[in-house]
Amino acid sequence: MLLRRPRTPPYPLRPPSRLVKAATGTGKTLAYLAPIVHLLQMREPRVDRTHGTFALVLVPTRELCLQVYGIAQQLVHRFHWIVPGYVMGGENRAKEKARLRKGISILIATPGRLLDHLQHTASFVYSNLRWIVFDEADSILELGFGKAVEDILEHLGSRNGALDQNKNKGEHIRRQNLLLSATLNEKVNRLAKISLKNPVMIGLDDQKKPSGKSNTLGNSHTSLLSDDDEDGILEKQNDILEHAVDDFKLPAQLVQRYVKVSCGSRLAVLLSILKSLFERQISQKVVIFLSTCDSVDFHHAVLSQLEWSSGPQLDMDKKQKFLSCKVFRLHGNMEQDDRKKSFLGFGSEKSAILVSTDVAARGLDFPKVKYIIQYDSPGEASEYVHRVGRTARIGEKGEALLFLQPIELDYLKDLESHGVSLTEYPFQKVLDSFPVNGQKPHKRKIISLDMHPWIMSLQRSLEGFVAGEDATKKLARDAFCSWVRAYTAHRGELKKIFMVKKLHLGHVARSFGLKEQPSLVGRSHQVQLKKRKEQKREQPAKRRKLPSKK
Ligand SMILES: Nc1ncnc2c1ncn2[C@@H]1O[C@H](COP(=O)(O)OP(=O)(O)OP(=O)(O)O)[C@@H](O)[C@H]1O
Repeated sequence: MLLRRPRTPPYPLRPPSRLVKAATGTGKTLAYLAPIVHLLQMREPRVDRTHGTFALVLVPTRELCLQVYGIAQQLVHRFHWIVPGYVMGGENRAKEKARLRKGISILIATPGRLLDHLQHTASFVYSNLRWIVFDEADSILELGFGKAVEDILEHLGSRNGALDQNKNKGEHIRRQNLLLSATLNEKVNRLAKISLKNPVMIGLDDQKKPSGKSNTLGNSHTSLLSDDDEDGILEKQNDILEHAVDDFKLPAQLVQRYVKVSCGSRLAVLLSILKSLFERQISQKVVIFLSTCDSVDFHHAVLSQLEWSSGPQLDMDKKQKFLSCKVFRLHGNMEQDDRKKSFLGFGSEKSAILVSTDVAARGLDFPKVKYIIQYDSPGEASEYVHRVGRTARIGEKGEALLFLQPIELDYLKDLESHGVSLTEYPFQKVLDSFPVNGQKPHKRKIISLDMHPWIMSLQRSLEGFVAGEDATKKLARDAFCSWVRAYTAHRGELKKIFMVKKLHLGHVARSFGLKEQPSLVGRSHQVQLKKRKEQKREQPAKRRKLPSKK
């Protein structure tokens, strides 16, 4: 039901909160930061550091925190009296406390660290807080920050109930909350219900709007933030999200494909595709998504160190790097300094590969990324959307490639049910373009991928590389174990598609350059298992003995 909000004194009016859904790379950050800066610079009396925080932006990852802070810094450079700042996990608490004591007008934060300061930094002034923005709102909840967010809202007095209490006390709180994501769906209902009252939906399920009005970021006439209550804006009930469609909008210019690869040849195929990409265009920026931190470390080592002889097999002295570009890695187990270096380093390179977990999937705006490779499947369709959204931003071209094993092809149907459809990548063509044993490429008979001379020779090099050093072998083994664990962790309907039972673990090992399948459990655990098995074997005999004991 669509309602018109009447202009209703008595004052204080509460500016409507917003739920904003717009495709990746359409400029949501500026859409909320620019009005905040605009309204703050107009404020009389002038904003002062002693007034504390006016706007709070909550983000799910440290990298996104740095990115939003960078944009805020650029926006306020003419208004020196507005001070942006950030607090986030991994940073020095004492320094953050000192900055909060001085006063931060626009604060960007990750939920855990913000809650920490709300509980322990007495000098943190937030009595003038006017806006709370949840950027990537659905992800904040999915990452398990739900409780932290509830506690934060409680502290800030911004839970719906708390607001009413404050109103009763006669305090004129004119606070506006905003939830944004490219994939807002019913999952944010809990957050919406505790933090928003009569929210205005922007860009949500606009196909369904009876009025036919499209209210997306691009063509909306409704400003994301207002200093006053608005008349004539579309408003719906809080429970609208329960009926919101899970269809996701992707940039129209994004080319989306999948490549069907048998498990054992996955890594050789990944390397071949990367080589072909960088041969086609020397300046490339590629992001590769993997499922675990250990897997990122291993693949980073392979992509940055693997050497190879392009001539005949015995021509080993002519070895050169298989890929000559810079390779960065990013995941949550890295030291904060290394994380920062990778994030800033990949952002500033013209040609490079970033190997990452989903820590890079949300909101990051690396310039000129042309290619996204999802080497490990993302799981939920919403994660697919955010990963591919790192390319084709703000109208630029971009391509995305999803790796699937033949047993996983049903995942395409799952994506299709969310309005995402992919076409097959012509990998055979790429394969035929490579020379084998120094011979020029020519049209070859179609043979199975695993038996293709290029793939076989690349696989031998990989296995040699992994076996070459104990440290690399350990990286491969750890990556293998974590990968299998992650594969078992798919949830809900996806468990029926990504079934660990269907995997051939020997082939999985091959995809980590291992000739043999490592044990999935530690040595001590193995000994315990063996003991238990032996005990089990003995048990029937023991049971049989029991009656005679009586
Ligand atoms: N009006 C504009 N004109 C040109 N470029 C813009 C405009 N607004 C934003 N941009 C640029 O578009 C890019 C994407 O913006 P942003 O990161 O805010 O997208 P987003 O919608 O938040 O994406 P995601 O959903 O992935 O987080 C940024 O590089 C930003 O500088």
